Amino acid sequence: MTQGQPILHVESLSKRFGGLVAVNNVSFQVLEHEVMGLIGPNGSGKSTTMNMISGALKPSSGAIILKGQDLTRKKPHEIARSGVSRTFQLVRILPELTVLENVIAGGVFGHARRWGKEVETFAAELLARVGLEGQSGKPVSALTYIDQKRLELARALASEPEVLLLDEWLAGLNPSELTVGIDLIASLRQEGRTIILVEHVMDAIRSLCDRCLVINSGARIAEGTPEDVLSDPEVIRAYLGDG
Ligand SMILES: Nc1ncnc2c1ncn2[C@@H]1O[C@H](COP(=O)(O)OP(=O)(O)OP(=O)(O)O)[C@@H](O)[C@H]1O
Repeated sequence: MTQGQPILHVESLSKRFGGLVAVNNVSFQVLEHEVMGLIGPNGSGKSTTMNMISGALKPSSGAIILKGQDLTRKKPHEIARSGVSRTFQLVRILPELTVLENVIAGGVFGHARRWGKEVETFAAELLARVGLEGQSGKPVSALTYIDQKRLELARALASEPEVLLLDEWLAGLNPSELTVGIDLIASLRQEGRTIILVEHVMDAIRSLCDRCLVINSGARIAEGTPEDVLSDPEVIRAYLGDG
């Protein structure tokens, strides 16, 4: 799908933990309908950046603007309402609710705020969309790992986000599940969703991202197509280490 206007502006974002600068003056924009990869070696500041965008962490300085709304000092539920939803590196679903109820929760508390029968129908459609048809009434404990990941994705989609944050959504999948997972994210891209993808799986980055921002030690070191950034000597050095 053709990419649109900038929808999310991240401006001079920094996060300090005591003496450690985890994210150092990082700026970028995300265009409507694009999948932007946020990549970099372990400990480079990717999760910290995602946590600031979703409100789990307060930035030390800088700004996060979604369609003209300043999200910088907002709480996580306010940011979700404003149109940012996410999945977590370690799946977080509500264990006491059924599969369907988990997705309904995403719809009721999310950006679109649907209610009643409407949210139920919508949640059931999303379950089918992510490959969980027929599993609605199950307790979440009955789901396999990949199905828990599908559920978390359905819940994030239920809020009808303007921007979807996928934080290592593919982590922990076996090779055949990985193919299924990449196809599922590819289908979201096809629909024109706007996504920030934090990912270590290079095949996924290559096939899914329209553009990548590379950070190392908290600072931006490259930006461009996956092909360009992954052949950039500075990026290769960052991934492989100085040795
Ligand atoms: N709550 C915290 N308190 C102190 N230091 C932290 C905290 N969270 C992250 N850090 C540090 O900030 C730096 C960036 O961490 P972050 O988790 O953002 O990296 P990452 O790129 O997501 O890594 P990975 O790919 O391993 O998930 C690391 O040095 C990490 O140890």
